[in-house]
Amino acid sequence: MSRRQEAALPRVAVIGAGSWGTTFGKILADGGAHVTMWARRPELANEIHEAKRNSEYLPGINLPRDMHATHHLSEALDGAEQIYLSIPSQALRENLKAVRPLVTGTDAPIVSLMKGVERRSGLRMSQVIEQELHCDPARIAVASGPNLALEIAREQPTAAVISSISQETADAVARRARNRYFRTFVNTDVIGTEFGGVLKNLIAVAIGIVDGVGYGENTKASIITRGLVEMSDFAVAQGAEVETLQGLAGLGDLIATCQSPLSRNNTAGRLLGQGYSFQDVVKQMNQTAEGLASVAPVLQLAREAGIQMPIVEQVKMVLDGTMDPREIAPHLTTDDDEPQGERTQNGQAGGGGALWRSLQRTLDQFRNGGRRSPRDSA
Ligand SMILES: NC(=O)c1ccc[n+]([C@@H]2O[C@H](COP(=O)([O-])OP(=O)(O)OC[C@H]3O[C@@H](n4cnc5c(N)ncnc54)[C@H](O)[C@@H]3O)[C@@H](O)[C@H]2O)c1
Ligand SMILES: O=P(O)(O)OC[C@H](O)CO
Repeated sequence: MSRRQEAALPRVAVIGAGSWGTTFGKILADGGAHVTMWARRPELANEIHEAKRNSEYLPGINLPRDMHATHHLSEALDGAEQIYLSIPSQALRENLKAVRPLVTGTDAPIVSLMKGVERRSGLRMSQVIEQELHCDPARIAVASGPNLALEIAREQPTAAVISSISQETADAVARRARNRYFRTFVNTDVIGTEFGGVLKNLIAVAIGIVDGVGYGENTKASIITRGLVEMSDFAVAQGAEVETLQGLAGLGDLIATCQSPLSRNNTAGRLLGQGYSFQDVVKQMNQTAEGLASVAPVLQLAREAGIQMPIVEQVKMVLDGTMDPREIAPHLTTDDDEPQGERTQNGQAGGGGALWRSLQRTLDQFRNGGRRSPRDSA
């Protein structure tokens, strides 16, 4: 491709050059964009830019020629029509402070690729972006789904959801972020799409613990199935639509993350199940396992909403060292004495389950003349 042809390509920026940021940069470049990555470390920026490699995070992967990298934020963001963010969730806010002056005055969509909540505030990443960039929420999108980076970097086909409260933004991002091996669907349920990605990490830690202990497929299938109920109850109580949790960003990602040894959350759980302490696990992980930081804020939000999450509670106890990992399996319900209904842990008597809340929301929307229910506001 000549320089003139390359200059005519739509420009996008990807902030964060770990395994997912770099893989997403490849997705975008293979989809026909001129991509500039921002890497915190100059040597990593240099390797991506010059050698078209990211040997630390994506060993053995050749990156496209149309992928560039810099460690200067201003260079990465210059002229970007869309901006993708992929840094560990706990570091997002501090990084956005540097991004803000560089994007003021532009209307480029800002896309979160992250799957965590902020530990100290319990906020989703799109909420942190809205706060720190002071931008219209209709400009923000999130991407989520069964997206293990290394598989996608090897061009194994998969699908994802692009979600924004603005259909127009979701469509624009989905059109840009797709190619022959990466298929994007759209929805407007940002809460469900983001929480799907956050919550499946917690269930994947539980599955890892079970694997580490040495339990088999029955235990894992039970936890995945009951985990989906917990995810749905929690997310719907926060304003999500239950269908989103049944889709790619919920069930789809839950399956991928719970099954794959590539998952960092699954790996962290496995180490816990083998008897390593939380501190040892953190030391051994050289990549981001978002679930470890999301457990406490998710449980706090669950308590505030009156939602019971027995599996996530058990994960927290294992992390805190207050429960033997071998005890995780019998605690799939909150009450060992009384049989529970299977459909939802929270039942109608406890204020309604996921399905009931979803129906309530539809009814609200109907009463609201077709506008989104007030329960849906971020
Ligand atoms: N890897 C995947 O398969 C995958 C897939 C989908 C979503 N995600 C999500 O993407 C997000 C990023 O994960 P990842 O897999 O790329 O993580 P990673 O550990 O592979 O990379 C994280 C990157 O962030 C950088 N970093 C660390 N601390 C930083 C700081 N304080 N400021 C700026 N940069 C910092 C690291 O140097 C590294 O380049 C997470 O929220 C994760 O859940 C990951
Ligand atoms: O490696 P994990 O556990 O962060 O999971 C990666 C992706 O979220 C899978 O979709």
